[in-house]
Amino acid sequence: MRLYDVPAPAKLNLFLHVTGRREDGYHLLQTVFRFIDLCDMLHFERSSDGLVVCDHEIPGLPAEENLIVRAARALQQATGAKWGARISCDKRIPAGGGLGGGSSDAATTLIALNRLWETGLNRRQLMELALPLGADVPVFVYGQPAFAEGVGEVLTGVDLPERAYLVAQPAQHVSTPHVFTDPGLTRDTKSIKMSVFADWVLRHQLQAKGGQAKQTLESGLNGSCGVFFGRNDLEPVVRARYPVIEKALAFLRQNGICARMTGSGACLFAEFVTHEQALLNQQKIIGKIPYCGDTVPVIEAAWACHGLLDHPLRYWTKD
Ligand SMILES: C[C@@](CO)(OP(=O)(O)O)[C@H](O)COP(=O)(O)OP(=O)(O)OC[C@H]1O[C@@H](n2ccc(N)nc2=O)[C@H](O)[C@@H]1O
Ligand SMILES: Nc1ncnc2c1ncn2[C@@H]1O[C@H](COP(=O)(O)OP(=O)(O)O)[C@@H](O)[C@H]1O
Repeated sequence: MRLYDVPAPAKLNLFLHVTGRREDGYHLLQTVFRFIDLCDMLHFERSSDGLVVCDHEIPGLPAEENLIVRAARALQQATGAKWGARISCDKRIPAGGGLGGGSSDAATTLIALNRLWETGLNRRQLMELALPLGADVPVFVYGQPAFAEGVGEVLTGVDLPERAYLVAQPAQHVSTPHVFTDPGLTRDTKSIKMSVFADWVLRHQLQAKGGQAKQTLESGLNGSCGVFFGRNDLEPVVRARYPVIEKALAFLRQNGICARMTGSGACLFAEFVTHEQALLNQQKIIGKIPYCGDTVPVIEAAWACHGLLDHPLRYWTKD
């Protein structure tokens, strides 16, 4: 029994507000998660020896700590499953980029092995297994774009319009714990009701339909919607700590692309009404990217992506 080409999509945080801090040091957030079609691809083969083996290596990380392995073991432990699995992963989402690649791999592993091992857990049960693996893992099991609160685990589905994104990866690794412990981090952004975000989306959708946000390349605005809801409270901290990210944002701005950081960075994104606009802007910046030092371009890679209306595995799990 095997499952091949099982996708694990990346996420964007359309905004991210830090509203408080828990006793254990974790931060209370409000954010909206949107899945995009930049995906890792996982392959699973069921084995009868009970062993979990994964060929995906992350430099500096022991194999046992790979989130794919941890997710498979968590499912085995919770269900008493006697099966094992050989797992491989075609990695496309840059690790530690604020795109949730590791978290998404973990969620896809839980969902796929729940099917392959016939362990029959429902969505709520899989989400309970997901949270200890990381604050970002439950939303990928939840399966819909979501307004998230708590540390990211209190989820409410949101309707998002069809949009496309230019996603850029600056040549900078950012440590999530360092960002959250930075003394300069704003931790008291006022909580909002989800309806405030939903109303904002509706208003901007109507404007886009009316042509106001649907600018063309010729108009000089490059089609970038150029407006974001709220802010990413982690972004000022990261920009202050890492000049490469400041430089990457400035380069995009000079090219008419209004970008924001996702999660704790380092990846940046700009929203467009059509995929064609995202693609044209991707082509426009390639070849012009400035260098930091002599040899390293400030942006290592850029993708034109579709925003997904649902997680591709949403209906693999029963509610
Ligand atoms: C910031 C966000 C926003 O979506 O995404 P990323 O940039 O990592 O993708 C997430 O909250 C990250 O989630 P995740 O990457 O799963 O974080 P975890 O492994 O649980 O935590 C990594 C570290 O970040 C800090 N952390 C994380 C989440 C949170 N709400 N408060 C925190 O203070 C803690 O120091 C923790 O030790
Ligand atoms: N399968 C995996 N893919 C990517 N990163 C992983 C994986 N397993 C563990 N990790 C660790 O988790 C960290 C966060 O990864 P990831 O979820 O991709 O980024 P982020 O949390 O910034 O969105 C990485 O720096 C890496 O050390």
